[in-house]
Amino acid sequence: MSNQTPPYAIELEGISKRFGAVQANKDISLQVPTGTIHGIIGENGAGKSTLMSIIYGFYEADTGSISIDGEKVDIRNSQDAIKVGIGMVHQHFMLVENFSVLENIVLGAEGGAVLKHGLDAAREELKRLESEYHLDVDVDAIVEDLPVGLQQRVEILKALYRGAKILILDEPTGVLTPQEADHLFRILKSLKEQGVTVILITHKLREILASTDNVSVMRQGEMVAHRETATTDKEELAELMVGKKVRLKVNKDDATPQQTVLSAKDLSLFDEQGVERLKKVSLELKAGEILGIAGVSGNGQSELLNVLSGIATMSSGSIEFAGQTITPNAPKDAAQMRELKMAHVPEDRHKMGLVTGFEAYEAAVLGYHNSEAYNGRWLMSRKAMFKECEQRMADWDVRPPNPLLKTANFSGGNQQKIVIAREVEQNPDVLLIGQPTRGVDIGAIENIHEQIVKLRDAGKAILLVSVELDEIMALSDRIIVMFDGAVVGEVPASEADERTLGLMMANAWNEGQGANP
Ligand SMILES: Nc1ncnc2c1ncn2[C@@H]1O[C@H](COP(=O)(O)OP(=O)(O)OP(=O)(O)O)[C@@H](O)[C@H]1O
Repeated sequence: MSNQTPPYAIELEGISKRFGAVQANKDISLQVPTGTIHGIIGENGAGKSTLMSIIYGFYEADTGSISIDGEKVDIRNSQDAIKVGIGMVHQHFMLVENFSVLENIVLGAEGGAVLKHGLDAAREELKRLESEYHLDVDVDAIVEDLPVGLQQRVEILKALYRGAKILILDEPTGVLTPQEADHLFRILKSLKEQGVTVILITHKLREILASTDNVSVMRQGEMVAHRETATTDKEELAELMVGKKVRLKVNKDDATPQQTVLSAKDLSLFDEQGVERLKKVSLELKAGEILGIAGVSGNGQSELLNVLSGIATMSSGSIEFAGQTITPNAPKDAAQMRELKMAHVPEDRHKMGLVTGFEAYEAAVLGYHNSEAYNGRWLMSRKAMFKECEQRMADWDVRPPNPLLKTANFSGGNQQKIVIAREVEQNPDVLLIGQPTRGVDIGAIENIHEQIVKLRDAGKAILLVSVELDEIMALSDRIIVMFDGAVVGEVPASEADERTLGLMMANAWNEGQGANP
């Protein structure tokens, strides 16, 4: 290496990794300069998480090398990765929920430093890190009491406490509110200013353009392009990822809403602690329309989906659906709602949408396995399930199209496609759909959005919950805003803009009006 060029914070050369028939990473090279934010983008299944898992020592590469600050290193497990200064913030946090922040951070930290110097020293060090990087968290709080955005800060602190100089974040904003996401990007900026190198995996091109210095694009296991962020735009990046031009807007005509198919009146729900999570929510959903529910996550949208889909029983109120009146005294469970032709794509696919130990063909019929289509002798039904799964995988571009692969071994976005395909393909009268494109790449988003509009145009009713305002505005015909468990407003989509919705979501619409006439 020449004397003038400082070594890269991290450099990969010729990294390859195969899982059976799938070549997840193919001869990958990457150079990340110190103190920069480097974006990695690519379609679902392109191999981004695999590459990061190799850097962090979860997987060993079949071939290739990793250098840190110009020195080749051997990373065989995450302890090795931490030793050479790599930290990772996963999509699913790895915290002990009933421990305090402090306990989580010192848990298993290198060399028993805590035993040597005591908890007070650890507390001091955390204070220093918090103020240096805008990472305010109460170190004595119990992790499960913290909102997701703060739990993520704990993960970042944990990595920095272990001496991370390179921080990898895998889709960090998928579970964050817009405000939490803004704060995260401020944190990343101050990390960069202090010389920390950040690798950011995200499907949101707007985040890439706003926060990174450089961006690398993966497609089908290969690194296909590198760009200086300032020299590129959304359109070029989308095309590089997918290999063809992508329409970045939803194509849809005005809705022609028909009769009301679902009517909810004064739904209330108290949780186990007696907290009122839904406060007298009423809504009407019509055939042939997409009703969007906007709101900062945690304001009752999940509870509303759970009550409507029969997963939770309301505390008071009533629902009229398919000629039935559902009340707390006459509840229906999720299986009964499915029989009445209501389908539900839950917000959290890991907790509720999938059984990750199942093979894809089983996951593809989960909840509908008693249906006539799969009945018959066991072998016959397995064959029917298998055939249908193959067809769906082709229609929804699930990669790899292998019905025998365990659900856990599909990339996150492809798992989401399996769940949505299963629900949409039932041709339901009502589709409840939560965060439909979380973790999904730009090409697959286009397909999922098209399928939702197609269902609407076939006269079906769709209730859409999403924290992505862009998605709510692009798909909905009518928009309801929820705040603190209640409906605080409704606007026709044609009159909705980001500012109005944002203010309603913060329940500051009237003040906002006053402040900015
Ligand atoms: N443990 C495993 N066993 C078998 N195949 C795997 C395993 N892990 C990943 N794969 C496959 O490797 C390929 C790359 O997956 P990876 O998770 O790296 O993609 P990704 O780019 O992170 O996708 P996403 O954006 O959907 O998270 C996929 O085809 C996936 O199914």
